[in-house]
Amino acid sequence: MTISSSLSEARGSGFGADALIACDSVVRVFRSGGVEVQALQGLDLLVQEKDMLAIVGASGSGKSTLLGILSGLDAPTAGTAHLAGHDLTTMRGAELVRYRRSTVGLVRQQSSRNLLPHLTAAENVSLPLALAGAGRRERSNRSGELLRALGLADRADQRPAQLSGGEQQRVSIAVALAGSPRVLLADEPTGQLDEKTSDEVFGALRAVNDTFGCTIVIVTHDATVASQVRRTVAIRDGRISSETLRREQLDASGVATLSEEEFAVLDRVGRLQLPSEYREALGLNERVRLTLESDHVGVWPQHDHDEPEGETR
Ligand SMILES: Nc1ncnc2c1ncn2[C@@H]1O[C@H](COP(=O)(O)OP(=O)(O)OP(=O)(O)O)[C@@H](O)[C@H]1O
Repeated sequence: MTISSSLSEARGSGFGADALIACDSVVRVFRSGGVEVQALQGLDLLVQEKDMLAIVGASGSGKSTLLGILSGLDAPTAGTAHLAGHDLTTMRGAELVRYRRSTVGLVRQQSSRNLLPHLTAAENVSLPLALAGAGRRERSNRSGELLRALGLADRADQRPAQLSGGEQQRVSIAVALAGSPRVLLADEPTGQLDEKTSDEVFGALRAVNDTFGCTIVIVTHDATVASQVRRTVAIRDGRISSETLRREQLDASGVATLSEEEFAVLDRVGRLQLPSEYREALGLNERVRLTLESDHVGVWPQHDHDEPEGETR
């Protein structure tokens, strides 16, 4: 078996062709005061239309950097990134303005950065539509529809200070959706909320995903978010390291239960990151032996005179 493979051979030209978001070996390097930080180190990520996923990771792992690139506020240093057909490495000028206005919607952690304090909920939702040139009737219909979908029909005339934290974040979601974006990006949307209110905001995001079919990407520190979304992607050292998928299964009597399973992520050229506890437990360092079995691949520590059990070479 040939372990090494040519990088260019392994990277076909159709990577992510059917995905709404395709990040291919994205690198983002920051340089400040003569110091270089590699915030993203060859990140691959595919997101399909109507998906709802969370990106989790420790502080400094690169989550906000990725969100900055997807929202068009920043661009990769190397690699390629596409969202809804827009090339995020080259987009400039009018295309960038249109992209940020109508292809993506952004919800930030502090609702004070999402909402204008002197406007009512309905006026806040109408504002991006007014800036895009929508007429009064269209603005009123759209803001009414969004506030109803987010369970805020009776709060339309309240100003942010008159709303609870969870209600403010739901209005923020409505504002971000006003321009009917293909993708809603949320940066720690529940970071300042208690658990019960967070559940309420996640419920609102799921409703938006179901009702409008809007693709949603949530960035968060909170690893418990896995119980709120179908797909959770963990980022470590600027790369995707694992994914947790949550599925509904029916038992023999037809009762639905939720199960979660964590997967290691195989990147485009076949690399995968072994969890540090596995490496430490078996002394897997620097070189390992691989064996191809009928239904799995074995990974063995390199001991100079040892052969993997049951194997001859
Ligand atoms: N503008 C910048 N200039 C220099 N370094 C930066 C800049 N932005 C991010 N970094 C560095 O890049 C790395 C990744 O940062 P990033 O903010 O993306 O991580 P994060 O996972 O979002 O962290 P947090 O959860 O704390 O927000 C960190 O080491 C950070 O210090």
